[in-house]
Amino acid sequence: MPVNDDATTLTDPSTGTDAPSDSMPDDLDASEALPINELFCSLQGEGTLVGTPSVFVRTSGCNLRCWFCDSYHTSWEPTGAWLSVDDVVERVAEFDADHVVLTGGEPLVHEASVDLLDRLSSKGYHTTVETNGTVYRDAAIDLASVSPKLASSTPTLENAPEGVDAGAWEQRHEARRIDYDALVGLVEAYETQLKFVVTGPDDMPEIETLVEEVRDRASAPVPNDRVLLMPEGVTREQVDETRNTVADLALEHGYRYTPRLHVDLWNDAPGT
Ligand SMILES: C[S@@+](CC[C@H](N)C(=O)[O-])C[C@H]1O[C@@H](n2cnc3c(N)ncnc32)[C@H](O)[C@@H]1O
Ligand SMILES: Nc1nc2[nH]cc(C(=O)O)c2c(=O)[nH]1
Ligand code: SF4
Ligand SMILES: [Mg+2]
Repeated sequence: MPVNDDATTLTDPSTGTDAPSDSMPDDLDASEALPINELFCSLQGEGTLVGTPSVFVRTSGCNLRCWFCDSYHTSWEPTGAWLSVDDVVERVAEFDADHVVLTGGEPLVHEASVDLLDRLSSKGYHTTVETNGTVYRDAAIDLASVSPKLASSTPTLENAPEGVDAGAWEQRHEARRIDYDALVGLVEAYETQLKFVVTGPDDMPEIETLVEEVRDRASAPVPNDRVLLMPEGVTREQVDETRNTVADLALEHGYRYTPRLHVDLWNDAPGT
């Protein structure tokens, strides 16, 4: 059941890093409430835990603007309803699953994500955080599913969704998309998978350089089976176009391939 029945559009602040405090109800505090775009149960569709029944908590608001973002209503047009951490925990418990995936938008821009993860962890849930790797937080994270954004993600006037202000975001996205301190912090603190969205062979030199740089800087190892290549594509038809190229690239480079199982199964249906 979607949680955003009474969803409101959260005005994007000039920094674009978060949903604004002025749309948060007065009785809530930024450390104990989250703008929630959707909350649903599905199979984990991506990464090393693919196929695992999981509750997905999708926060609204992002500090980046990938042109291909499959969650447009958390980034380009952030939409959601503010829920207290207590209410989110209650909604999660309505489903029969012991894995929770906190995603977005960018969940780690929100201070209250730390409290939510803490609460879920103490109730015994396994927690995965889907993050773009630009924000480090000390939190109860069992799997950091980090998806660093490549140059091919940067929005331009040509590739951005219709009607958005791509010009305002091109340089901001480019300046923010890689933060090695945050990436290394995540890799050192948590069990991590690096999950790259691959648009084609031209992405590979950047992936190799980034992986080597993280290996050089981090004290924790980053084995090849923790480097995942995922085909770009929001719809079944789009993933059909990229899947085999990306699988061949994974084989060639010794990295792991991850499907987009939810897209294969349910295409781009909301709440899946
Ligand atoms: C919507 S993002 C939210 C979490 C975080 N902001 C991030 O980007 O990692 C969830 C996952 O979907 C991936 N993703 C978004 N759009 C995609 C697309 N068009 N094709 C493939 N993966 C996509 C992201 O890279 C990330 O792994
Ligand atoms: N089934 C399913 N698996 C997913 N894994 C990561 C997702 C995300 O949007 O972060 C996602 C999603 O949206 N649906
Ligand atoms: S970082 Fe994640 S949520 Fe933000 S625009 Fe990119 S894919 Fe979408
Ligand atoms: Mg998704």
